[in-house]
Amino acid sequence: MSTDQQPRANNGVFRTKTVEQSIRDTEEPEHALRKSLSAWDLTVFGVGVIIGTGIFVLTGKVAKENAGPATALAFVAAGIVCALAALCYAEFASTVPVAGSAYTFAYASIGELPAWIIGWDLVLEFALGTAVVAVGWSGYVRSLMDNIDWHLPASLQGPDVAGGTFDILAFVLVLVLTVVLVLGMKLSARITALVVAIKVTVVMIVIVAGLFFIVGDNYKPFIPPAVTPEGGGSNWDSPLVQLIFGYEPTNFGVMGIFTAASVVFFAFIGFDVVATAAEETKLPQRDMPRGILGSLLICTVLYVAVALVVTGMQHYTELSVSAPLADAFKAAGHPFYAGVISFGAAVGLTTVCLILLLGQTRVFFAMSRDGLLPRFFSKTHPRFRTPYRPTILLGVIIAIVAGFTSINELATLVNIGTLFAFVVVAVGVMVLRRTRPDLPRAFRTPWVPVLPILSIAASVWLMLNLPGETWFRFAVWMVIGIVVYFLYGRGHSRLGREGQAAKY
Ligand SMILES: NC(=[NH2+])NCCC[C@H](N)C(=O)O
Repeated sequence: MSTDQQPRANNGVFRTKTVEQSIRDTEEPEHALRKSLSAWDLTVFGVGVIIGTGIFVLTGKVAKENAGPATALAFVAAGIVCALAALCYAEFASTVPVAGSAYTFAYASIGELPAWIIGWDLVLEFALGTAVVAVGWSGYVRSLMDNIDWHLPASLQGPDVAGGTFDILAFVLVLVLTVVLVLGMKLSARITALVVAIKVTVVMIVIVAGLFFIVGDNYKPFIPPAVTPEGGGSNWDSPLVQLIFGYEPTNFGVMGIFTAASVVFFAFIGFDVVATAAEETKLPQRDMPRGILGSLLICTVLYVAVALVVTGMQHYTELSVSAPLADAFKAAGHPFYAGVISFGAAVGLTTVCLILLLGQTRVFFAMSRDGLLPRFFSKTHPRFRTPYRPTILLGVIIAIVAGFTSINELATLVNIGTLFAFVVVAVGVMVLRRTRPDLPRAFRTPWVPVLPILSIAASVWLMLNLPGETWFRFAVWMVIGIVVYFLYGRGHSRLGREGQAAKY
């Protein structure tokens, strides 16, 4: 390989892979992906991965525990944070149209170690994201089973249910999907479109049918006054800001809206996944920004509406935490609607789960293509031609985690990981304008550096509203990642080896 295009390749941990080099890698025939997606495909794909457990489950949980009717405001706040980040993602996806999302982008702009950190972070985001969605799915399946008076023993309903310990449904779902991926069964574009249609229809039913059951009194008070949680005192489940500034920990009130925003943020994650499809897009320069911003906008409008309707249908203190949208209709005396909603949610969440599991193999693929993870992980199955090794390994781990962990713990960890990726991408956009002003940018983030800086501040603010415990778990995961990099990736990196070879 020639060395002319590698002015900054060196052997430090900040060695960068040039944008040209990243694109060239994707053009090697044995690694190339087909370019077939349009802006519309991306928007459908985006809405398909975005609408999931966040709106179907977490809405009930945060309304009940953190924000009451003001949950709608929490969705607005989280949506704003995402819109800022989306503008940065749109620039990078249109400048570096390569698989691997924030990982690839960081590799081209900031350097290998930051890229690795982001890749490692994305693995967390996707793996635990799968687990959260599986747990959410299980709640709706149980609500559906309730309708036909069929009940699982409490102990098999998962840790979110009183008396539960193991979520058998979530566990089985992840294992089944793992087998599907190993066998290489693909979601055809038609099925995906159908599922997205079902999901959006169900959300519309909630909004439109729900309007008739709104009781004005349920909105009073719109922002419930702050209360100290049982047990009081500062503890690790309190938001980090409260721990740092030594406030008395509280739920509800204005701070409660931010706590809620940092949780429902989960509902918006996915537009960044759209960016991972850049390499498969026909006209990424034009269509990436359209797909990313379009799907985000559609979801924000739907979410705010759902939050307003659901907190209007039932007093927030009464909402169900495992299947709030369906259960609100049950409470209103309409089990038929409840059944339709549970059915739609169950179908819709299955594909989100599948896409996330699949997305994870893409990130692994990009990292192992670069030599930062062992080639072992990119060996495909001789018959099914799928990366079966990481699929099985991770599938089993995720199934177990989904079975034993509560949805809140999982979701907040996904959120902190994703917000962290947002910060890195915003930094990357600014760095690349400095170092590579010459690159063609079909979409330019407006007001650089003001907007990326605002995006960083907003993301950090939501991160600070996550519990101290979440920060601790995230730190542990990151430390493990850094150790793996220095023990393995640094020495095996393809970029590093090429840099070495070029010297002699
Ligand atoms: N990249 C991710 N971790 N996505 C998780 C899926 C989140 C999706 N918005 C949901 O509400 O279910």
